[in-house]
Amino acid sequence: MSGSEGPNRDRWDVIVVGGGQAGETAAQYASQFSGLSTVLVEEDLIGGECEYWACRPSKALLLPVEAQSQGRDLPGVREMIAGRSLDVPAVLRRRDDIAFHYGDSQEVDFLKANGIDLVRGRGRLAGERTVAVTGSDGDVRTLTAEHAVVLATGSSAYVPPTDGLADAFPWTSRDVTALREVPRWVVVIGGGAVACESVTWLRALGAEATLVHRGPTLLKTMEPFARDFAARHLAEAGITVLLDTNVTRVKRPDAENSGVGRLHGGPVTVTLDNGDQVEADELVVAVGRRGGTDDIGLETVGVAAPHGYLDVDDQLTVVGTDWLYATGDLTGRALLTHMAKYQARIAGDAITARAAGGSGTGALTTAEYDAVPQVVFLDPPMSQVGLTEADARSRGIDVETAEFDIAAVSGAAISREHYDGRAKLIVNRATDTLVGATFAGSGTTELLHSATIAIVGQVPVSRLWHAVPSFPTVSEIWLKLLETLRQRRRQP
Ligand SMILES: Cc1cc2nc3c(=O)[nH]c(=O)nc-3n(C[C@H](O)[C@H](O)[C@H](O)COP(=O)(O)OP(=O)(O)OC[C@H]3O[C@@H](n4cnc5c(N)ncnc54)[C@H](O)[C@@H]3O)c2cc1C
Ligand SMILES: NC(=O)c1ccc[n+]([C@@H]2O[C@H](COP(=O)([O-])OP(=O)(O)OC[C@H]3O[C@@H](n4cnc5c(N)ncnc54)[C@H](O)[C@@H]3O)[C@@H](O)[C@H]2O)c1
Repeated sequence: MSGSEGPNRDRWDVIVVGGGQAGETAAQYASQFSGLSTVLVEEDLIGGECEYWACRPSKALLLPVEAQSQGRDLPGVREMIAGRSLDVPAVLRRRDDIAFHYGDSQEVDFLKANGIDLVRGRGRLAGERTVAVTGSDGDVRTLTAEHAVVLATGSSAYVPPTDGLADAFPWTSRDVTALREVPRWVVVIGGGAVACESVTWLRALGAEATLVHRGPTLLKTMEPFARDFAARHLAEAGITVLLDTNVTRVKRPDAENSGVGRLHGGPVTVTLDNGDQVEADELVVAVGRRGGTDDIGLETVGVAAPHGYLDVDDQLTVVGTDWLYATGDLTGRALLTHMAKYQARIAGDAITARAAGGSGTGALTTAEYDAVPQVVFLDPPMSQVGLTEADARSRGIDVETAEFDIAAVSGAAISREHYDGRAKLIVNRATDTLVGATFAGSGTTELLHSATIAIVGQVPVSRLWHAVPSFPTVSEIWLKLLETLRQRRRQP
């Protein structure tokens, strides 16, 4: 049966609040093969941040940067593009295509095709298994769930209480991904993936860019060599990277909330804790996220979110309840689309199993976080899965590592003239299995999943020896890493 929009009913088996990647997937998995009726409640565009203001548009803005730099490093192409810069309007048009022109008809079609009903409006818990939805006209309707309510209200950009910052209407992740105007001078505050990725495309689109980060290194959850790799390449792209630097004050006399992706008024002056001042046309704040726990009625069911996120168990059940689930960014566990969808698949399947009288705690309905993969789409890109060496050691794992320069691999050296890249494996000596891997360098992003499979499958290094990488591809880095381990093991 196909789903419908705004149906005239008030009871479903499952209610999902929040229609981002987590909510859509939870609704799909709860209903797809179970016969359970499901309704999705969404106050904005179905698809969430990922589709319109995060992953998809940001990658559409970044891939031309990487393609251009690859071309500049490849004789034959280099001469063809010499002296030319990116075609900004064409890049933004493609970004708009990838962001579905900020419309959600394709997602509504997906819901309908999967038998999921849709109610537009702001959802709020109003007691056990009950959700009150306020529509854009102010009307409130009350929905009741037979089995479960899933909260998937995601996250939004955090704007810290720095003097003058909020009053300057800084760009957040929404503006910088949906940009309509390229600032001539921009300051980006932050040192995580949003800051590093966005400063990369802003620079490539023509901005003079300064990145200000309070910590000593960028991307602090990555291996130290990868952090240095990122900082080096940002600097080589002409970005001024200021580490160990705090913003103490922001001044923008003509601040104006002129719309998403437009310059938010006149020039802005950013004062740093060393007394220096930086002038810019725009300021981007990218210092993390806030969980979507505000005003969703948690108090009506006795649930607290003291850290801004919801505590869940391995089936994504909210701790202290047996009918309320949370998935995606709202759990604060791993703020990534693929992890949001993974959690949602587990929650959906657990709900289905429990509605049929089962425990919902089987192998397929228990979330694991030992092999969380992440690609940071810089130029060149970097990716990591599982534990860093430091994480593994802090967990008491007897660690063996292998590192290798990817430029030594034929596939890499052929792919561009001045290849720069490095890879590292973290092995648990006791089990002879991989617990972590990091790759940095062009052409490495698609390698990450091989490492994820090796970790999740607990494949012994002795078996990996028989997984022969093709010549001449970048994947031959696996062979170099395994040879490094082999050589070390043979040394007396
Ligand atoms: C710039 C940027 C780039 C990123 N790039 C990547 C990437 O390349 N790869 C990756 O894996 N991750 C990336 N991420 C992270 C990724 O975007 C998030 O992890 C993902 O969007 C989380 O999905 P979600 O469904 O949990 O939340 P959201 O996408 O935040 O969706 C929540 C939905 O709930 C709705 N909602 C909220 N409250 C209510 C309410 N009370 N009633 C009704 N509806 C409500 C919202 O309107 C929204 O549609 C990026 C993030 C940013 C900011
Ligand atoms: N390619 C990808 O997978 C991708 C891309 C973008 C974002 N994301 C995810 O989205 C989430 C949000 O990313 P993010 O970069 O906004 O957050 P983040 O938490 O990864 O990084 C925020 C940085 O800002 C710093 N910071 C925090 N508070 C600050 C303050 N008051 N003043 C100055 N600096 C401060 C932190 O030390 C940290 O280094 C992350 O989980 C990230 O992994 C993923």
